[in-house]
Amino acid sequence: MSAVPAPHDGATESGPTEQSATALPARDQAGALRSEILSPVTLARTVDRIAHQILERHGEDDIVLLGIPTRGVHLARRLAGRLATFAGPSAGRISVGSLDITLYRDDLRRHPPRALEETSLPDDGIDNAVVVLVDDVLYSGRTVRAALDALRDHGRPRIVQLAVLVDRGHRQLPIRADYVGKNIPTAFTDDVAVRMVETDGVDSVDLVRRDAGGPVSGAARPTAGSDRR
Ligand SMILES: O=P(O)(O)OC[C@H]1O[C@H](OP(=O)(O)OP(=O)(O)O)[C@H](O)[C@@H]1O
Ligand SMILES: O=c1cc[nH]c(=O)[nH]1
Repeated sequence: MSAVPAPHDGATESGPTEQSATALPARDQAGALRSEILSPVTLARTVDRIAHQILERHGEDDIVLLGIPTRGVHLARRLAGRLATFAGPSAGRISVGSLDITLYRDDLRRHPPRALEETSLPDDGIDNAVVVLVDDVLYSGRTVRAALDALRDHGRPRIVQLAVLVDRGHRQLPIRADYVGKNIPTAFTDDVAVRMVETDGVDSVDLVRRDAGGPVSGAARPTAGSDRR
């Protein structure tokens, strides 16, 4: 757990190469249509916007950003770096860590065991802190539900908020994000593929449409009881 994170040294700091903002959907090798939702540039801007929004609401509080593995952890680190950059002189302490939710998932009995991830919290804990959970995609809400359960075993924050890069809808639980990078209408059969330099060598968010006979844009009606896993 780092108390004063170094600014992310990737796209946000150095300024990524500007890409076409109008990339057309392309069919991948599996026949799915893949359309770009965020480029490296727009992803970096989105992280910056969320950082500003967090500061607007909690600029003088001590903030603990907890990323949910996998990519939520890297997103939390980037956000922490940008918060540190944008924070004013009266800013509180900004900490960043990670929260493993593996043992709190509600589908443990339906799927093969998953490897445990790292949980890393501030040395002085999370009691009375403003905790912002960070994840890349919000979909059914079950991951966030698990994160809230995991958090309860570590302390009692003053406030818990949620920041996500993408909200793709189709919630199965009464959960919403406080900070949303981008709302993307999706069909159940779609996938929102987030790639980050730290894990994938590139920053991008794509909408992958598998029943690729129809148009790529626009939402499809959800059917009840979807389980992506
Ligand atoms: O709202 P939900 O339906 O729970 O879906 C969102 C979660 O799904 C993905 O994680 P995944 O479990 O695929 O693991 P990963 O982050 O390691 O890719 C994503 O990173 C979110 O954590
Ligand atoms: O489309 C989705 C849904 C959940 N998690 C993802 O990463 N993508």
